[in-house]
Amino acid sequence: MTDMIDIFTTGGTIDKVYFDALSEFQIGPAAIPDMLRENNVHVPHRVTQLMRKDSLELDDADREAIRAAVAASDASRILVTHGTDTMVVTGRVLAGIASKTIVITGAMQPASVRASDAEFNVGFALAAVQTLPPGVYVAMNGMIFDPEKTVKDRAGSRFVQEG
Ligand SMILES: NC(=O)C[C@H](N)C(=O)O
Repeated sequence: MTDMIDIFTTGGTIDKVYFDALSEFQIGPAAIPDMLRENNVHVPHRVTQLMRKDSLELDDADREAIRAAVAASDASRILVTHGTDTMVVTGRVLAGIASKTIVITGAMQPASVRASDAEFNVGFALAAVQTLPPGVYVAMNGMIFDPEKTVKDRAGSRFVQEG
């Protein structure tokens, strides 16, 4: 239960912050370090920001870079924060990395806004990564999904298991 958790951040809405002068949201520094500190989380972990991209902009090379970072980690428990639109695609690319529990999470609303699901999802994913057996999982909105059989339901702001 006290294994080191390697956390990789890739961007997505969870890390978006509002730039008033630009009247738009852009991806800022990873939200997770402040979140864990403010919530008094003392689970051994380290955070690496791999990229700052909306997941709609991630290409094959980005996904290979995420896979390489996860595969190279000496930790057996890996948490990836990621945009929701393509987290199942990245989940499929991460399949087959042996002996690691890999949990991907994100948020429908930026961690920087009040009515965000970010803290709930990160807390849930942190529990999932410490308890699930090796494999790749999407942990969102209180549910664990198999990326191979899951789609994002945009209209419903949720993930849905297929089949
Ligand atoms: N909620 C989100 O994260 C959606 C965003 N377009 C992304 O996939 O990066």
